[in-house]
Amino acid sequence: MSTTTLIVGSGFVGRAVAARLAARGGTPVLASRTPPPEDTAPWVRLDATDADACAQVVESVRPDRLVLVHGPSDVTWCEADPERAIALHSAAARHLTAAARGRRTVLISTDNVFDGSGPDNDEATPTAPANAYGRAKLAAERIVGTAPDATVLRVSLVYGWEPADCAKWLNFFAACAHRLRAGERVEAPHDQWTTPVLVADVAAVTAAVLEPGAPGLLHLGGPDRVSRAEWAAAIADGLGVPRTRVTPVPRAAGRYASRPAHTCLTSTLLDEVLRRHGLRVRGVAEGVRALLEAAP
Ligand SMILES: NC(=O)C1=CN([C@@H]2O[C@H](COP(=O)(O)OP(=O)(O)OC[C@H]3O[C@@H](n4cnc5c(N)ncnc54)[C@H](OP(=O)(O)O)[C@@H]3O)[C@@H](O)[C@H]2O)C=CC1
Ligand SMILES: Cc1cn([C@H]2C[C@H](O)[C@@H](COP(=O)(O)OP(=O)(O)O[C@H]3O[C@@H](C)C(=O)[C@@H](O)[C@H]3O)O2)c(=O)[nH]c1=O
Repeated sequence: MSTTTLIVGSGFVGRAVAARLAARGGTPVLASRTPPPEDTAPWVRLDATDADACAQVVESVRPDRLVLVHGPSDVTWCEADPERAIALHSAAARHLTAAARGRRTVLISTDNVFDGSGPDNDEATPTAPANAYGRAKLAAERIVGTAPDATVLRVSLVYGWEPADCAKWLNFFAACAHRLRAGERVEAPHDQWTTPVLVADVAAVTAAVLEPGAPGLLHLGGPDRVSRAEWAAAIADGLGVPRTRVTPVPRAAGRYASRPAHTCLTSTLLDEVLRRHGLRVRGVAEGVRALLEAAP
């Protein structure tokens, strides 16, 4: 019988997880406050900060397991109202953990739980969030981590196509690719380092850790450690536009001041998970090639 997965958050990452599970014969159900723009999977309305609504949705969907991949995900928004960001993530984590009643749960968390002193962060690196978004996600991790069968999957900068006219803040790849294609210039920090991961690879690893036997905490970073300026240059290379269209700027000069400098994710556990499930995480050049072959 098909396994039903309730995916709370029907945004960029949530929809990719739904597509992966559906492609493998599963039954994903997306949940969020407003309907997703595409018809990826069945959808139910849910405000995860409402305890009764969480209980009712779990009662009606009857999922075998849950993926928590909801917002707020806008780092700048969280920084403007830190208490609200922390309260929203904490409430959702509490209500969904209670509603799950011991069902297997995967929380997608972030590299922003680290202070950025780096250079690399594995599962044993002490957390020390440098911004409100990181504090909010760490609060959620601590709540979900108390559940009997939960995995916290920390992911570094996710990338993939999102439409240029999408109402939300675009991921870095999509923002850069749309601008470079339109002949515009891109300014990107040379002092902000991450390990970007293709959204399809995030979805594949999420599906893998939904299976029994996954570690309770797992880091997922791509194999390449790049500054935003290098990342933008790799996107320019893929598009065949000159790298001179990318201007490296200091992180603190613009809206990136609340972003930690080094949030590269490394792992002592990921290789074993990938091996067990026959998966591979692509580097940025291969990821960009794959996206351009499937360009919208
Ligand atoms: N993108 C990235 O690079 C990374 C993302 N993550 C984590 O993954 C998660 C998703 O990221 P991403 O897909 O990029 O974000 P998006 O902003 O694309 O999607 C967020 C989704 O959450 C929903 N949502 C927000 N608030 C609530 C709520 N109260 N109840 C139910 N649903 C809600 C939104 O819909 P609506 O507003 O209609 O409810 C939307 O569907 C976030 O938790 C983020 O922390 C972690 C690491 C990296
Ligand atoms: C670098 C750069 C980005 N941008 C745009 C691209 C994008 O739409 C927006 C924010 O870019 P960032 O990718 O830096 O967003 P940021 O919010 O820092 O990214 C984070 O997202 C959260 C959810 C996470 O958990 C982190 O892992 C990380 O991926 O700013 C510019 O307009 N100009 C620029 O020079």
